Amino acid sequence: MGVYLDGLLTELVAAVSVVLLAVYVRFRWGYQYWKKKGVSYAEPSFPFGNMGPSILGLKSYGKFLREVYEKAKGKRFIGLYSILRPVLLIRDPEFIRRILIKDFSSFHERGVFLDDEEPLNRQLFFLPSPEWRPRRVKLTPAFTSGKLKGMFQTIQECGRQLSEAAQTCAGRGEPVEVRELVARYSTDVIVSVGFGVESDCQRNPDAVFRNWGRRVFTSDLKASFGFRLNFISPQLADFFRIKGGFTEVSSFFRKMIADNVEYREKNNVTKRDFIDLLMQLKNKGFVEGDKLENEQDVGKSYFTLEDLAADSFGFFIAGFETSSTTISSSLYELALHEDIQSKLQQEIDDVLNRHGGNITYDAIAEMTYLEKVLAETLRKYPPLPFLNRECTEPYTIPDSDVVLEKGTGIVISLFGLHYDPEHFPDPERFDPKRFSEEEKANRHPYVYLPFGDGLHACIGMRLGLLQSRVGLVNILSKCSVRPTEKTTRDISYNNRTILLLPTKGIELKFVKRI
Ligand code: HEM
Repeated sequence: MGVYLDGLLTELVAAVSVVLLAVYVRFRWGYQYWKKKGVSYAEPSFPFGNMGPSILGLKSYGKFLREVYEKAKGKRFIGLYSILRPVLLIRDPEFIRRILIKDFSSFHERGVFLDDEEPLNRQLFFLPSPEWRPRRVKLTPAFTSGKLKGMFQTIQECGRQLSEAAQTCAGRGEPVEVRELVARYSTDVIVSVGFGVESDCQRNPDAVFRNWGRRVFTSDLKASFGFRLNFISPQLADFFRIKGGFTEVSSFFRKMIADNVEYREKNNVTKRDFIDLLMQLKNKGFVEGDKLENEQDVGKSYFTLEDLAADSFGFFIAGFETSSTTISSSLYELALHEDIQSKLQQEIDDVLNRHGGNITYDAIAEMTYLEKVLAETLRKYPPLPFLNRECTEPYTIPDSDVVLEKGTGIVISLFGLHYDPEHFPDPERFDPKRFSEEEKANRHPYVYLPFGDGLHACIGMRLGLLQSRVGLVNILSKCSVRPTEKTTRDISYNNRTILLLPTKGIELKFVKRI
């Protein structure tokens, strides 16, 4: 018996060793890919290629890509491996322009994994091309400036509450954690313009939407691991089918949206919000006022209730954290730069005086220095610090002999580009003047891309900017913002999230203006 077991054990050890050796040889061979193509590459290591620290949550993916970008100084692109998948990080702005715009047809996939067992994942950001294209065409009219203007009063009401909250903090003379304060405001905005529901997060910090919002982005280890994999290694995410983080919140949102739609349909309720526009897509196949209204075949692609739920949930997750981080990062920089803050407040005061003291859509549109402050904030703190694409057909890189194969991953490090001293001298300095017309004209346009570009560019850009402007104007017209002894001078980033989110809160204090 003993001899029999010994023999079995030896065979087992031999079999496992052969499998491990075969896997190792396969990886060694795979890691020759970029070398064989004559492309410079960052040295990979078994088994994660170059992505080990980011996959394991030891380094933020945005920061990792920025480091690769910086080390590859002087190169147009550099090869990486995500596990075994070849990925090319592009540094050259002209090549970036080609990928996003001119040669989009060879890079039309985002190349992130969609776990289609989860209905809420079937939203614009994650959809593969054949479904993404018609969906994008249908959704675009929901984001015109006319539609946003119609939502302005709802946004401004949330802004008024933010101003009151800031004044209350100023009155108490206590420091405040601005990331949380602003997250409640942007949740109120996105929930009211998205779902037509008052989320009441500013009055009630434990309101249900704020709790769900926190859970989407600070989910447990397994869910955040799955979400990272969707971006960093879509193949592995597909192979293991690890849930990407939304499953827990799914039933709440789907039920809330279904109840909301049922109520509106039964009671003939119309509102100026996204659910209303998405309901038009569900019931008529087009958004009123869109040119599709007059086309014969619009009825062929009506939205289902599931599409409607997925996209409105998508707007929630894409909309609240990005804008919230933008506002809190602006406040942080303004607190550290009193001169810039005073100049901005002067502009706000002048414009509001011309508009009878009222914060209106037209008044905000006149604030050009505010626009520069936000642009500089998004340079230093791009909430989504990289863009993904996937090569969808063999493609010869311009001015080279390198042919990219279908399936090659493409990454563009916004964090790297935005901090490249060749494009932005003294990049750590916060300086809105960088966005003067003269300075912009002296720069390649594809070195600054906080909202991406091309057909996959952020559909919610106008809304994101509008809610950030409204938030800042409401605070800064009544209060100034100052650092405290505890205000960090060195922001560190959460290693487990794909968005560029600070690890800790940002403590500041408000002072009432007289
Ligand atoms: C300051 C705020 C925001 C920033 C910085 C931001 C940034 C981005 C970036 C970088 C992308 C990828 C673009 C590309 O790949 O070329 C993106 C895509 C997207 N964003 Fe935003 N975003 C913001 C606000 C919003 C808001 C408010 C919404 C919706 C209400 C939204 C919805 C989306 C959607 C649906 C996509 C996918 C578009 C597609 O693939 O067709 N975003 N965003």
